[in-house]
Amino acid sequence: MEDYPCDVIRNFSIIAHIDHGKSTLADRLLEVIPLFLKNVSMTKKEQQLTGTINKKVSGGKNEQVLDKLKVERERGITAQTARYAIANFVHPNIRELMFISMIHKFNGKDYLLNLIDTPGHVDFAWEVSRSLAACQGAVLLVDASQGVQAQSISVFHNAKERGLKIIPVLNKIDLPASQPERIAAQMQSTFGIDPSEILHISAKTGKGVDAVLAAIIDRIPPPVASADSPLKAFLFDSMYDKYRGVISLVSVQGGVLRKGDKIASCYTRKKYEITELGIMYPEEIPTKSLNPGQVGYIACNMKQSSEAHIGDTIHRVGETVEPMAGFQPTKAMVFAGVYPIDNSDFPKLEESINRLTLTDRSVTVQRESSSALGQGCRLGFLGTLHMDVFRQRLEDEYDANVIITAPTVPYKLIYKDKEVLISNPTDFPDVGDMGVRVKEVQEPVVKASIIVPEEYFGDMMELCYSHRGEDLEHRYLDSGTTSARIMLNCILPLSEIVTDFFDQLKSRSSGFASFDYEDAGYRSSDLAKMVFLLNGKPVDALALIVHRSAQDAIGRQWVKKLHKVIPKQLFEVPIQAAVGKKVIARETLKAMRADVTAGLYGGHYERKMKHLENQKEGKRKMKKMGTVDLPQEAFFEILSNKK
Ligand SMILES: Nc1nc2c(ncn2[C@@H]2O[C@H](COP(=O)(O)OP(=O)(O)OP(=O)(O)O)[C@@H](O)[C@H]2O)c(=O)[nH]1
Repeated sequence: MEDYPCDVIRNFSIIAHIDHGKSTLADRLLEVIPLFLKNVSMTKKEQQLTGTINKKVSGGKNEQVLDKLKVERERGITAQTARYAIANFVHPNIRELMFISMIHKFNGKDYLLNLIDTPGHVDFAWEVSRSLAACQGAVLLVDASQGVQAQSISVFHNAKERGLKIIPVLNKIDLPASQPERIAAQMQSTFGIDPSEILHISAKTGKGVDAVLAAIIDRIPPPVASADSPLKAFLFDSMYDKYRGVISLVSVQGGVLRKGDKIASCYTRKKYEITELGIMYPEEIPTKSLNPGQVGYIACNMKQSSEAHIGDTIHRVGETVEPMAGFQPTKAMVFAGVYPIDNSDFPKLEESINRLTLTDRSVTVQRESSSALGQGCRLGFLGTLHMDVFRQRLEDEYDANVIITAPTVPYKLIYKDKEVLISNPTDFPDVGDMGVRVKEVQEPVVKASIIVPEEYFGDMMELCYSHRGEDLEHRYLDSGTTSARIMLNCILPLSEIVTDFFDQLKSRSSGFASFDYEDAGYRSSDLAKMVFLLNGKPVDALALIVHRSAQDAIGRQWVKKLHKVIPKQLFEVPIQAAVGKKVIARETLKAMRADVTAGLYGGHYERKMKHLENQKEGKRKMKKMGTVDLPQEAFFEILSNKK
């Protein structure tokens, strides 16, 4: 690593709206990594792009990585697709590898380029800022056919605020629908970018990608760090390895990190010894040192993920350094209860959740119990996509069969002498307490921006108003052209966008609208707890917090839904929605008719036994709601939020 002093290092990320080609461009850039190409048959174009194969990576090192690749192959990824798999590593949902180093020869000199991942989705905005903290520049990718979208703007501002050098790039110029000149003008009016600075590329065909590499080297400043100053490393991410414990990703701001170094955390004051360190090339490659300006991973026998505090400053034991400004900790904004289908599975579920949170620290976990669903956990997520990803991982990796309650946001209750945040509807005060014990209820709101072609503007306004949008304002992104784009900003309650907002946004704009939001604090709101009663008994797992203006409509809609999915019982079951003592909607589930299948089995003993077995299995999967039996499918359907 001594061969790569600060002046040949570039730390950068690619920032873009979803689907503008971040992974494809990362993939193209990664083709400069020689070790993969050695074993992979290259197209002529690829050979041209990567004509600068680095001699340093040969022999031992090369084999080591190829060894790892064999593992990949055993897992079913071929060498050819391995390259594409790497690009997938920089995908937000597979958040195990946060950066990749590559070596590129430019003007006769070897450069160490570190591509640091920034997740694309709004849920992960916090992670975008922490990744950007380790960079000096960013490639801002905009789709030349779609133009500037909501997230292009938020990621641009995020990078700008951190003082990063931005390389504007128009992608997908190979598409017939691309309008590079028009979109360049849009970038000029939105970001104040000089069109002559914008690179025109196709990440798909590779056209112009070499110019991106050149611009990364040319325009992004190298990190500023000195080998002589005391050791100072910025911890920007961590992952968990079964054998080595916590692996932290660090960016060295000063001094040199070596194996065997005794280090300490400014945040926890705990001390460690470095057992291994290295770079991601693209898999972990141990090195002797990490020099100033470099980013790399360190293993130091850290046992608990919580010890790796994101934004922490690492220093050498015995030296004192000024800690760097860290980050605000993640805030869970969407909560849901997770319960096993079978109550006896709770310990297994809890263990799976705990294991998963080792790799995804932004999830918060708290035990809770429900009279309807038994023992479970209340999990907090950064957003609904985050929740879906976590649920998917829980189901895929741990084979967990779970029931997830409807998502809710954290509400703030203002008492005379204290403020309390609640994340479970059952904890919400009754209507009678409002204005008496509880002075005020506040809900989280967000500043939303929607970018949409002019013709859908009316629909979008309506969508915002129907979701309690306030302070609507709009402006044109490009004027005087046909189908101009409009940016609409408004304040929306977070609870309104955790349910069906995205789906409606997409369908009402024929998929043309893009959406982004940022935290805008709390606002006072007229909210109430709605409970559902089956046969007169409230079902706690179904409780909801609703805005008073919408309570009647929501009550009716849910009662109808429950009526549709709950199977008939032996007796008549009233299904009611109530706010406080007032019932606002009701349906009646008629009683089942007498069992007409009795005696159908005739003398077939085996068939009868089989039927009884099936019934037993069915019973096991039933959830008892007071006196009403609810099959698990009904529960899924109720909570899946589909109308
Ligand atoms: N025609 C064309 N298609 C492209 C180009 N670059 C990317 N695409 C396609 O655009 C789609 C999205 O590309 P991705 O690279 O997955 O986009 P992304 O920004 O990484 O998306 P997320 O990971 O979801 O944020 C894919 O179908 C790509 O094949 C390009 O230069 N030309």
